[in-house]
Amino acid sequence: MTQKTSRISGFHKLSVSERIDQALAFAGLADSDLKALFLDTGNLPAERVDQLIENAVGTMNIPVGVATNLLIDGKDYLVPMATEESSVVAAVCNAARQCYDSGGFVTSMSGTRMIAQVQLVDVPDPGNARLSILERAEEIRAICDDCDPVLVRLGGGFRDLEVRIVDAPSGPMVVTHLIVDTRDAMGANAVNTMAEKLAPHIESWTGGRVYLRILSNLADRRLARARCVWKLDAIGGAAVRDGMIKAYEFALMDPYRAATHNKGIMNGVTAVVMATGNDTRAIEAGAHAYAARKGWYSSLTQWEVTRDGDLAGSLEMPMAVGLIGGATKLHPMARACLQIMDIQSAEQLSRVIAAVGLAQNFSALKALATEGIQKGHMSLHSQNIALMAGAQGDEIARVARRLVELGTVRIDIAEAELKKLRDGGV
Ligand SMILES: CC(C)(COP(=O)([O-])OP(=O)([O-])OC[C@H]1O[C@@H](n2cnc3c(N)ncnc32)[C@H](O)[C@@H]1OP(=O)([O-])[O-])[C@@H](O)C(=O)NCCC(=O)NCCSC(=O)C[C@@](C)(O)CC(=O)[O-]
Ligand SMILES: NC(=O)C1=CN([C@@H]2O[C@H](COP(=O)(O)OP(=O)(O)OC[C@H]3O[C@@H](n4cnc5c(N)ncnc54)[C@H](OP(=O)(O)O)[C@@H]3O)[C@@H](O)[C@H]2O)C=CC1
Repeated sequence: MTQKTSRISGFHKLSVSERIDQALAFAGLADSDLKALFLDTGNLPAERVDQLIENAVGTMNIPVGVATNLLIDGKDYLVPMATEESSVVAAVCNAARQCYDSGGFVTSMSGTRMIAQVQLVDVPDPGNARLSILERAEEIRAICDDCDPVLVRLGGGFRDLEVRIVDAPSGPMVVTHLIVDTRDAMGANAVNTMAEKLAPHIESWTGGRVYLRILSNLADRRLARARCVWKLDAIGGAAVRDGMIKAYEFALMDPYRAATHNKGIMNGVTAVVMATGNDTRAIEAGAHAYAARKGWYSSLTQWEVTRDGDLAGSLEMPMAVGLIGGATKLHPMARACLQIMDIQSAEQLSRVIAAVGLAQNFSALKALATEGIQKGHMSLHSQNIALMAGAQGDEIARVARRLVELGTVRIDIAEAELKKLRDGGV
């Protein structure tokens, strides 16, 4: 028997249908009925799938839920969230419900500036090189702005220059930061173009050699901020508040806990980023790098007791999302989600996402500090477990309910309960 090979030259030149045939044949599934599944691209037109990524064979549908109760900067929002995880949407609704009557969330943004890095090596006199770059700020501005007249016309473009010396094992590197206002674009392509255009100039000014020219995902000039006060009587009293503060302090000091704490925040953040067709990896990389800025990995949120004894939460994190570029403009569902929120600018979207991240963290901390996460999360997850056990139709709700009653949401128990139900025992 000949060994099957993944070395397929020109796979990208095939049609979507031909690629599916090849992939199924490779897997020994040519006779299966899987092709129809791949061909069903849902709300993303088939030709768009093939335009967005390479070697496309289909789409992966993720549920979109709408978070309710969100009052942000005095405006009511219904926020679409794309997630495969149960209880994430419910948690946001739940947190937002508990602060709706006291005014909801207040948000702000530090700006819409991105950083592009230009790495210069083989410089014997890094101090001298650094200053000779800084001296040319106006020349650099002209080179950068010339790359993107559309952006400049829209009020964006080059804003500032920073040059750092990074001590690497092979010698000092002179790292130039181009700080660029990218307005309603996430801005990766815009700033990468500028960095590439500038690189030969930096080489000629310094005599060094440029290697990397790429944006930084640590977008700390583009911080989204959200804050909110939850009244003591709305959250269930001082014991709940104090438990939540203790939970926060755990994340503040311990990276093992902070990773999970921030994962909970990203449950909300990533879901809105995904629903709007933005780059989830860019946001996640920025979030985690920012969480480690103090020298240890820590909480992205802060929780405090106010003068009145209420619970104040705040979140500050990089938020490089856009309304232009990537899939934001090309995915019809992303456009629809933006329309549901009536989003007019990247800044507005960033601020809504920060509020959702804070709400998510509130609910997780509250659940963890009181009844534990399993009761709420697993009771919603129980439907998935019932489905996995093979329940159908009204069996799903009945098995799920039984799992919650038993307090054990496990597949083997779900199978046993389903069997009992079908045998007429429940
Ligand atoms: C699950 C709840 C909300 C139940 O909370 P509850 O208080 O038992 O629910 P309730 O039935 O009393 O309803 C209260 C409100 O919650 C919302 N709600 C309630 N049920 C639904 C639903 N089915 N669909 C949509 N919304 C729902 C809804 O807003 C509702 O108000 P109403 O509409 O009735 O006026 C609560 O226990 C909770 O918020 N838990 C936290 C869940 C969570 O954080 N999930 C994320 C996944 S776990 C994880 O990945 C992260 C983690 C936890 O590890 C992070 C960390 O460690 O920090
Ligand atoms: N490390 C990372 O995170 C990387 C991410 N990426 C990807 O880059 C993509 C995002 O790049 P991005 O530069 O945002 O996208 P685009 O290059 O598609 O869009 C930005 C351009 O759109 C034009 N534009 C039109 N209207 C506006 C407006 N209101 N505000 C701002 N610009 C406007 C601008 O000028 P003009 O028309 O002249 O172009 C601007 O340069 C994402 O897909 C991301 O995944 C790519 C590389 C690395």
